[in-house]
Amino acid sequence: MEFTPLPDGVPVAQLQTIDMCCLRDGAEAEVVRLVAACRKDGFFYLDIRGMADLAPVVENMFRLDRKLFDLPDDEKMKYDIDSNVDALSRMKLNGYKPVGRNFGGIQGMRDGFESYAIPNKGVAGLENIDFRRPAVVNEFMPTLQQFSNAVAEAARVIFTSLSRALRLPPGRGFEDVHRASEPKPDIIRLLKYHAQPLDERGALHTPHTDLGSLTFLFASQAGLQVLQSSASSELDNSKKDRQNNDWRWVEPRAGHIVVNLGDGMAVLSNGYLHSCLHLVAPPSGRAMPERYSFAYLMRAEDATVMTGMDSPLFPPAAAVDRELYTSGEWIQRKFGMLRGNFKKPNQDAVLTGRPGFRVEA
Ligand SMILES: O=C(O)CCC(=O)C(=O)O
Ligand SMILES: [Fe+2]
Repeated sequence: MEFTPLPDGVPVAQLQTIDMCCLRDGAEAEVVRLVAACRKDGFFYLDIRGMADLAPVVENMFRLDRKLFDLPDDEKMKYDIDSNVDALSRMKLNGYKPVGRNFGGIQGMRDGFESYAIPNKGVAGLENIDFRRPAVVNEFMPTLQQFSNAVAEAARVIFTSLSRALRLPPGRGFEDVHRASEPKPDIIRLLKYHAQPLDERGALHTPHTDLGSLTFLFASQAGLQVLQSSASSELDNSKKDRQNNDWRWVEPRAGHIVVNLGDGMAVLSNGYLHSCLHLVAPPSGRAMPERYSFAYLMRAEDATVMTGMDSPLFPPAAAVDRELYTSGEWIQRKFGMLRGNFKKPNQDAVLTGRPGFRVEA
């Protein structure tokens, strides 16, 4: 897989690099930098070069990504994620989304990417479920299973490191609401961004935060931008606003996973940990090339009550009349917003996890 460099002159996101093997071995300095990255940026590189057996799995996942989107449109549409033919597609855990169905920054306020969701619980055989899928997914099933296992291990290491550093009680850590042995609503998401002519501008993937807990993202091409605070010491996430932030480019790096925290981690820590806004858009003055990426979206177990966990470091829950909801309910709500045909009041707040934030402007 060739990794393309960032276009010249664009502002580059300065992100921490956390070594997966050092973190797994409990290296204290690694844990300290992990916590700092999760508080300040909500994004970091996970260096997986020490895990040699993972490289061929990642290569094969890129192959699956291309082969799946190379299928004829009418074949992909047989697996329409909004067909609601079974529980998995109703929960938006399985199937194909064509270009333009989501809210986005392309003419007419549509998105500019195809995506295909594969339910992890089907891949990992956690429930007695089968899921509808094209033959190419079967062909890559061993790869998907290896990928799922590797991400589960990386997530376990990240969650246990964070729980220990943030002094969560034993048995009530982040890892205890993200158990690999339980059928969580995790998806493996394949994405294909369509090339855009130079005169057609706009974000192909609208500014958003991820709704789940951790996203493990793989892309060999530029396009991803994150909203980073220009004040390097700023750690009060409740005070973060658009004025003091700049969009910066995430450099694709071989042998590294781009990991980001979703709203789930912000909510489970009462805002102590940061869920960062990000988007995919063409570089200024250049046309957007075709771009492939894939991600593992890890979410809390359905029954998890989405409120701050028991750490002496987390601020108290906001006094605003925040209703309590479970992880399963929150996921449904955010999908409803993304699929809306026109913008509804307060949609930006749900898309971005920030009250008062406006996506356009
Ligand atoms: O394709 C990318 O680089 C970003 C994908 C993303 O943000 C998402 O799937 O939530
Ligand atoms: Fe995202």
